[in-house]
Amino acid sequence: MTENSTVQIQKGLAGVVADMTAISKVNPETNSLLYRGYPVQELAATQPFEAVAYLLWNGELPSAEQLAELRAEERRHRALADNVRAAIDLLPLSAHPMDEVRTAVSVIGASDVSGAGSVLDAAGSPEENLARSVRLYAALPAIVAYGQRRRRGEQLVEPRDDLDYAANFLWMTFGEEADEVVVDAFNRSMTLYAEHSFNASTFTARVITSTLSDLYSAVVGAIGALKGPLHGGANEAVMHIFDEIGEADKVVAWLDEALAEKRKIMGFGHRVYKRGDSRVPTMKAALDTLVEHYDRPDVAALYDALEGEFVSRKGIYPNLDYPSGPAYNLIGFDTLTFTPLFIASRVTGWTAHVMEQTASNALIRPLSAYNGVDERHIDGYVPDAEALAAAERPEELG
Ligand SMILES: CC(=O)SCCNC(=O)CCNC(=O)[C@H](O)C(C)(C)COP(=O)(O)OP(=O)(O)OC[C@H]1O[C@@H](n2cnc3c(N)ncnc32)[C@H](O)[C@@H]1OP(=O)(O)O
Ligand SMILES: O=C([O-])CC(=O)C(=O)O
Repeated sequence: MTENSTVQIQKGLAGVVADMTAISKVNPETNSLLYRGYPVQELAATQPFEAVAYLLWNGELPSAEQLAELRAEERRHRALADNVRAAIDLLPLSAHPMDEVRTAVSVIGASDVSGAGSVLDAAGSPEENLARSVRLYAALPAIVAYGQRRRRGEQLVEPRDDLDYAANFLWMTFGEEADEVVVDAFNRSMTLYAEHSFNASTFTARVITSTLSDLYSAVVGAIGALKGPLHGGANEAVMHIFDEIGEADKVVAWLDEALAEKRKIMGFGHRVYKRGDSRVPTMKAALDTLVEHYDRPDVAALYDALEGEFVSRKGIYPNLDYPSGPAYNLIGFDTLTFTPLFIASRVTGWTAHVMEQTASNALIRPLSAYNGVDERHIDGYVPDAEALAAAERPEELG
């Protein structure tokens, strides 16, 4: 907190309670995270991601019929739409995949002309927004998968109707059926990433929604916020660190240097959790199954060495991005694809918050304290006409 002569400023809104939410409860005291009342660990262990998405949007887990209905709708919207593919193909291969996905969502939004006639209709009805949420969640895996494939010079893989969400996502990315253990680890990661109260990207979505803008604009803005390495971009950044260090034996020397240079160690620390992220044990267990499946004890050794060394020196614990980075690497995703995977999951939480914000809206507009120059006046200041002309046409002056 900093003091301005008359006001107290909560820099970064740290500790500020901005509104109520019934979607998730992050409790740093008990190191727990509940989605609509259910511990996230239980959801990750027992539910397909489709059921978690349903829960976030509707407040209850689905019945068998409701799950079947959601799965059918998801399958109907799985294929990469031609206009979205065309837009992606216009982008340079060197574009960051987060920018690619952001653009794709923008194209989907501009192609949904319901409510496009007037800004007064942009916010949409609850029914329209739920349908839009389901369609976006269904469309994102193909966008993420195609992005990675095109960067690798590979052809688009069409979705498979006989596979559920997580298995089909891996199928569209790699063009082969993933083993059960891999699908399970991936499904768990999707559940763990889905929702986390008023994190920066979700708050961005709520700010945009609060102006009565549309759901797609909220998601596009949220993607922009998620890209940053202090937020979702950290899962990509963790892998860069692993690549830099190389092997467990080099951790101590690498950390000495990194800390001497005052570098932030990505994948550690959290604004809310100060004694460990509630999701890490579940994701670490998923990583362990992948380490065993792919027979990569070197990855586990590097993971443990960096965690042990950093925690003992700084007392700062890993966040979810720390285990998910190497897990996605083992599955075979390119490092640049990691944060787009986060989008594919978090779109469920973002859209649940868009609907919650819309249902009980107040424009989000905080105050600021001014610390610029004191009031001053023009006092006849006008640029000298001749000097301006000369500055605008320097070549004519010879
Ligand atoms: C899914 C997610 O979005 S989880 C977050 C993913 N982000 C990361 O992993 C990026 C690395 N972590 C960080 O930058 C921070 O821990 C944040 C941004 C996540 C949270 O930060 P804040 O709550 O604002 O705490 P802040 O950055 O002020 O950290 C407090 C102190 O711990 C230090 N610290 C916190 N995290 C780290 C880190 N990862 N590496 C080194 N030092 C750190 C800060 O330098 C600061 O030290 P100081 O008091 O000496 O200046
Ligand atoms: O809550 C936060 O600030 C960041 C985070 O862990 C998330 O969005 O999952």
